[in-house]
Amino acid sequence: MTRAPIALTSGEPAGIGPELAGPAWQALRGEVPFFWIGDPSHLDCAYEVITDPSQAAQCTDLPVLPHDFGSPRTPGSPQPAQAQAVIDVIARAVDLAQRGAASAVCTAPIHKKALQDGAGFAYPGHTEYLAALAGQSDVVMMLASSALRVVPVTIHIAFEDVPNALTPELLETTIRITRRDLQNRFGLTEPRIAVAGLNPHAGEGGKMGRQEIELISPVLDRLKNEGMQITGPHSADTMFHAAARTLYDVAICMYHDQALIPIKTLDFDHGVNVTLGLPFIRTSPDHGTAFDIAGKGLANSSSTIEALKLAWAMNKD
Ligand SMILES: NC(=O)c1ccc[n+]([C@@H]2O[C@H](COP(=O)([O-])OP(=O)(O)OC[C@H]3O[C@@H](n4cnc5c(N)ncnc54)[C@H](O)[C@@H]3O)[C@@H](O)[C@H]2O)c1
Ligand SMILES: N[C@H](C(=O)O)[C@H](O)COP(=O)(O)O
Repeated sequence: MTRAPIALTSGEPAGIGPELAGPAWQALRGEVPFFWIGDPSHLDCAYEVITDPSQAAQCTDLPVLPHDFGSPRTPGSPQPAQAQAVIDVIARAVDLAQRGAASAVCTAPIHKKALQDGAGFAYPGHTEYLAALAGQSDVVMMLASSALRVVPVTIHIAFEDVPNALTPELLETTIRITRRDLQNRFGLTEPRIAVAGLNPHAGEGGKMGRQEIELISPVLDRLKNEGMQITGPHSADTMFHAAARTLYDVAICMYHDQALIPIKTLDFDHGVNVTLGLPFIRTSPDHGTAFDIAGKGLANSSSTIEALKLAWAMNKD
């Protein structure tokens, strides 16, 4: 059976999202089928309007499922009146994926504050919104490139809230979802999982914090006893150098920046954000809305291209 194309969302039109679709189409045409959902007036590339995703395969130019945003794109300055359309496009892509009309969802960046201010968006990011749309309480954010895979256990929360949010249950669930999806979606028979500590030097034997002793190690011991290949808790500052990275398939980190700084430093242009634990495939470029370069023709589409390629590779159905 022919696989359905991937739905690529517009993202925040004041950001670089609409500039990424045309170059991605040029790079992937004939290799990775996808269509874009957004306002055609926001595009600066050739496109063909479709009324159903199944028509994407016949298109020469970027296939576009139109979504009216009501006004032109204003690069660098988000319009509160467009915020609801940004959200609705994501929900539309998810609906298509859940009905099998799209084989995966690839999202262009949103500006969380613009959506909160403009439409009362109640979620700190796509990850949490997609979980709600899918009715899933437990999903996992993973960023992946050929250099590294990382997973933050706590995601979009203030740094001061991390210690309280970090529970044995959350750590265990995150590791289980990560392992399962690396097996089922990435073809790793028994992924090697390295887990970071929370504190400097992984707590230095309790001298610099006790979460490693009281929370992280007991979870890891339990999962190791089940046969999982887990090491840690490791000092986060020394687990990302080149030799260390050869020892694991995924690094489980305790908070957002502990995970995302290494991968965005190593491979910003090719990093892909993947949501694990959803009933459908979702990927995204690793960068944000880049308001500073929006509308200037400077946006690099390589991360979006990698995100579309990975979504297609993950889709074995
Ligand atoms: N998937 C997403 O929706 C997503 C991901 C990350 C950040 N964001 C959001 O984006 C907004 C801005 O975040 P930020 O400023 O921290 O990060 P950013 O990635 O938007 O920008 C960081 C720097 O990298 C540059 N840059 C980013 N993408 C680029 C590209 N494709 N080509 C060339 N240069 C590029 C920007 O010009 C900027 O100088 C925030 O609201 C954040 O929450 C959204
Ligand atoms: N935390 C992500 C990053 O910094 O790249 C980003 O904000 C995207 O998150 P969502 O996919 O949940 O929107």
